[in-house]
Amino acid sequence: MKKILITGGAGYIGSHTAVELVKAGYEPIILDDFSNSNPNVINRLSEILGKDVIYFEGDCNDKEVLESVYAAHAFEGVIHFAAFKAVGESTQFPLKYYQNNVGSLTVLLDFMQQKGVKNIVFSSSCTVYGQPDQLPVTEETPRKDAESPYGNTKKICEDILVDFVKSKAKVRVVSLRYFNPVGAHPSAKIGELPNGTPNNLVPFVTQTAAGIREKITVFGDDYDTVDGSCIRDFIHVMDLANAHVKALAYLEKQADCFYDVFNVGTGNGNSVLEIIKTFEKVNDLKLNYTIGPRRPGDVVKIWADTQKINQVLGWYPQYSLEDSLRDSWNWEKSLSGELA
Ligand SMILES: NC(=O)c1ccc[n+]([C@@H]2O[C@H](COP(=O)([O-])OP(=O)(O)OC[C@H]3O[C@@H](n4cnc5c(N)ncnc54)[C@H](O)[C@@H]3O)[C@@H](O)[C@H]2O)c1
Ligand SMILES: O=c1ccn([C@@H]2O[C@H](COP(=O)(O)OP(=O)(O)O[C@H]3O[C@H](CO)[C@@H](O)[C@H](O)[C@H]3O)[C@@H](O)[C@H]2O)c(=O)[nH]1
Repeated sequence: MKKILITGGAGYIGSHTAVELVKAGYEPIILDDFSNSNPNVINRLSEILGKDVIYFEGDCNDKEVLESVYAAHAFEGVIHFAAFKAVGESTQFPLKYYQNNVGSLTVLLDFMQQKGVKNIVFSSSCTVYGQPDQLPVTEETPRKDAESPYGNTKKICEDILVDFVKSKAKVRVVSLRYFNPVGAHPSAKIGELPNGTPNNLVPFVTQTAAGIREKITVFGDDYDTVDGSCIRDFIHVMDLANAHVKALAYLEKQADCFYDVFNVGTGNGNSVLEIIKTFEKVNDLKLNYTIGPRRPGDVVKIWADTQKINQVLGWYPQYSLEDSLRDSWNWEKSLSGELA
């Protein structure tokens, strides 16, 4: 079985990707320092997969840690999820973000080169498009100046990967620009575990439905959109996870010194108010929400052009928005003291 290192594999997207990798016949090797995840995720993953999951607790910035993982499991590829991702925090502590998000990529690439590990899939973000001038955004849409140090780390990491490939390093790289991942594994055994008060829409919605938050505030209903609220491309995390498997298979067919980038979204934009209404409908409940002021720095509307990933990787989303919002709610309901 081909072994794939998943840095940050206990996190939200990494854990779901581990499931998809096993389904496709890979052996995921998880490396996580649990700085933003709970070690119990590993047990939950074992329950879903019906087998032990190989994992290491450690920092992927640490070469010695990478050495010991590699000595035990000579992996053939890497999916690099590990990063800090809180946009607001990144403006307060930019160095923490540059060190972990950018630093870890340089350490990993250096290590891969040393060991002759060729394939890497990198977690980028649609944040690199900023406030786009044209919709939907294609991979050719110009990137904009980042709105936050976090966003800048994604841009810089993409640039590092391009430069590394240009230097004739014997690697093959895919950057996946994720749109807005939502939902959870249909078993409700794994899902998103936000730290403290959620910044993102759907966790805030589910916590409000669960009574953890009194109400959700819609940040602005006076934008130039269908109902005045902002628009995003919400993608089920299992579909996003599957895109990594497709990206790995694609990389395996490429020659050395290869770089490519794909949007991973559904191709549909949904407004914040549509999310609230759809959530209420599929889960048959009422949400307490109010309209509040705009959130500074918000992108007004963005959704993906998915032709490239559809045609080149043969990837199409399998889950609907309704599935996503049902699975998010099932996950929230399943949260017990153990994982919360
Ligand atoms: N969730 C989103 O909306 C979104 C959107 C676009 C891009 N991304 C990117 O996708 C990746 C995964 O995001 P996620 O939502 O799963 O986040 P997450 O925080 O749930 O997962 C990241 C995991 O990495 C671990 N980690 C962080 N630094 C580490 C280090 N130095 N060594 C080892 N482990 C470390 C954390 O403990 C966590 O388990 C990140 O790179 C993120 O920036 C996320
Ligand atoms: O309580 C809330 C939370 C969010 N929103 C709105 O919901 C939309 C989506 O917000 P959010 O879930 O925070 O997603 P994004 O603003 O799209 O940012 C996320 O998604 C990007 C693309 O994946 C990543 O780059 C960012 O790091 C990540 O925070 C925005 O219009 C927000 O104003 C509300 O109205 N009320």
